[in-house]
Amino acid sequence: MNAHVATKPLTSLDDGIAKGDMLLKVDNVSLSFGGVKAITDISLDIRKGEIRAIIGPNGAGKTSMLNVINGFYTPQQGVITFRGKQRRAMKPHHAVLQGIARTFQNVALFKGMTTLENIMAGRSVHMKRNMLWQMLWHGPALREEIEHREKVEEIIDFLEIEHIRRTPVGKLPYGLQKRVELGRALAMEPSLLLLDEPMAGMNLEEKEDMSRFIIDVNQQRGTTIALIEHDMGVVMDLSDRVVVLDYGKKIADGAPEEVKNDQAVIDAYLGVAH
Ligand SMILES: Nc1ncnc2c1ncn2[C@@H]1O[C@H](COP(=O)(O)OP(=O)(O)OP(=O)(O)O)[C@@H](O)[C@H]1O
Repeated sequence: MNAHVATKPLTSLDDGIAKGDMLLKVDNVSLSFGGVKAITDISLDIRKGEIRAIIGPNGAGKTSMLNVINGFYTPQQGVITFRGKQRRAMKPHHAVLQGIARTFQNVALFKGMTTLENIMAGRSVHMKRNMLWQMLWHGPALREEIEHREKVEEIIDFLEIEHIRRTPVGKLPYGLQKRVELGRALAMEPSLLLLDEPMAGMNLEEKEDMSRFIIDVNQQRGTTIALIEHDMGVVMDLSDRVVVLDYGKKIADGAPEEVKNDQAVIDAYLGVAH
């Protein structure tokens, strides 16, 4: 624990939604790229406070679904309801402002910037003042800067990455880059955190660490999490509910145990012909 940081309770955006109630709903969404149907008529929901996994074989439509949820893609059909507001199209930065943050399959950090700077960049969404204002009103600007720094220090502390705070992230091993990316997403204080293959390319120990952080984020901050993951052991351990996609369609949805024993899911993973 950093002695110079005032310890504050970890927080996530207060979205006014009670635990277990609907946070996000996807209704009859379809998305195509030319002739390729990435998603066909999928409906699913994400409840406040849960860890929701989206799984399926390669090309099933998982990343496309995350991209629809965070506004990166606009589906040709269907609507998304987040915190009670319905929409089809939305810009990704509006998603961030409304409390949706995400990490990417291939780490998307500023490689030449340090860990600290990358996580600080995640705070920009909460910065109220522009540069001119900061130059004119040094005192209040400094107070705001200190508040943001405290949040960032709290995240660094939480993710146990003090030792790499000044290291340019491009020089870090992949597992630590993934952790910094999680830190940047947490700095946005999202109510819904989307993680695209958070364990990809990690060894067993790194996976165990990441699993622990994901559970802690969920339990201590109350952050709702939707994740895509290929490691079935991790999915079964972490998730409250699992939705399974195959060839752009939803083939199963339920508790990990139910989904694991579902014949359609077993067939999809074994590559049984359609
Ligand atoms: N930008 C795009 N342009 C064209 N086709 C795309 C695009 N994005 C996805 N697709 C296609 O849509 C389908 C679903 O892809 P998607 O990446 O969502 O699957 P996925 O389940 O995330 O796969 P993986 O596990 O391999 O990452 C695939 O056939 C893919 O080739």
